[in-house]
Amino acid sequence: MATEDNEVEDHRPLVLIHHLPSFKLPLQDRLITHFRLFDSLASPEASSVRALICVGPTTVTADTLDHLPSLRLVVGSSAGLDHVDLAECRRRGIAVTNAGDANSENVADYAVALLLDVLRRVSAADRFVRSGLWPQMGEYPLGCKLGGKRIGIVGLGSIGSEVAKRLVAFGCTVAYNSRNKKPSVLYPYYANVHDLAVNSDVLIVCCALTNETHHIINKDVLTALGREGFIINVGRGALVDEKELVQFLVQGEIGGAGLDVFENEPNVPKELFALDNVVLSPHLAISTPESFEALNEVIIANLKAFFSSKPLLSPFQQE
Ligand SMILES: O=CC(=O)O
Repeated sequence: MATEDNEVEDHRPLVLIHHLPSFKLPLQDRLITHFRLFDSLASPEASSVRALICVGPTTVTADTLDHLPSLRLVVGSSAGLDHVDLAECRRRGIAVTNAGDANSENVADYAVALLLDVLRRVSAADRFVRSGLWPQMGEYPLGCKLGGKRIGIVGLGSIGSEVAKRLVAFGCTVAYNSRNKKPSVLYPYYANVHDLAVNSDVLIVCCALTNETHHIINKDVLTALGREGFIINVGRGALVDEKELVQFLVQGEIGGAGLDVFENEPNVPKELFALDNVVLSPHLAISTPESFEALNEVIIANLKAFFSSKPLLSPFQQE
């Protein structure tokens, strides 16, 4: 439609891209076809915008929301939303969505990759060859087999379920802990992580970080997992008491760890650098072009649903 001064009216809904300077939404340019984007809380548009995209771990606090009196939707671009004040959003009647299933298969693949790497010492063996030690030292120390391991999954949401599916195919047995037992799931359920650890060779941590799950992997759980036990974390660093974990690893009180997330990213405890039974990764379990593509679609679908008053595609749910 043309306005009186012959300018074409822009019907694209207004959306705030809320991001830290260092975080850009992958494939952000594609959103411009559908939405009018701006990215500053100080812009005049802030008072009328109804939806924001929260990029990566950028925080959404009560203070952020104070700048946005018309806001009704926060679209998260990650599975975990511990950086969003969910209680405050609820109080203000603001709906919140997350990445839904967009990243789950990629994260599950990565959890399995970390586990295989730790058990079979792939990264350590690579360092052994590259550093020229093979001709001098001969055999490399044995790793151990994945098949037959008892896997304890902490958080059987979309990611945890994908991890379970993969590890069953490797010949592992699976049990899980989550907030509630899932009636349709046949894997054994443990109401607390300690009991799960007692009955597992490996814990794979993939639940959301909340007040209840902060340091859910503590000294008692690590003790229960034991000297032959392994831990993989693809959830959030603060799900694990990192200081305790470092002590357990340094003292050989657990078998090893594969860690994609840390309590104080991008800082990683230096004590871990010397340990060959630990695989370290810079929070990239989700990062593939396929995952970014799927994420982009979920974001667009949630926004389109919101602006046409249809049900949201991936309202945030805690496991
Ligand atoms: O860490 C990544 C995510 O939560 O999607």
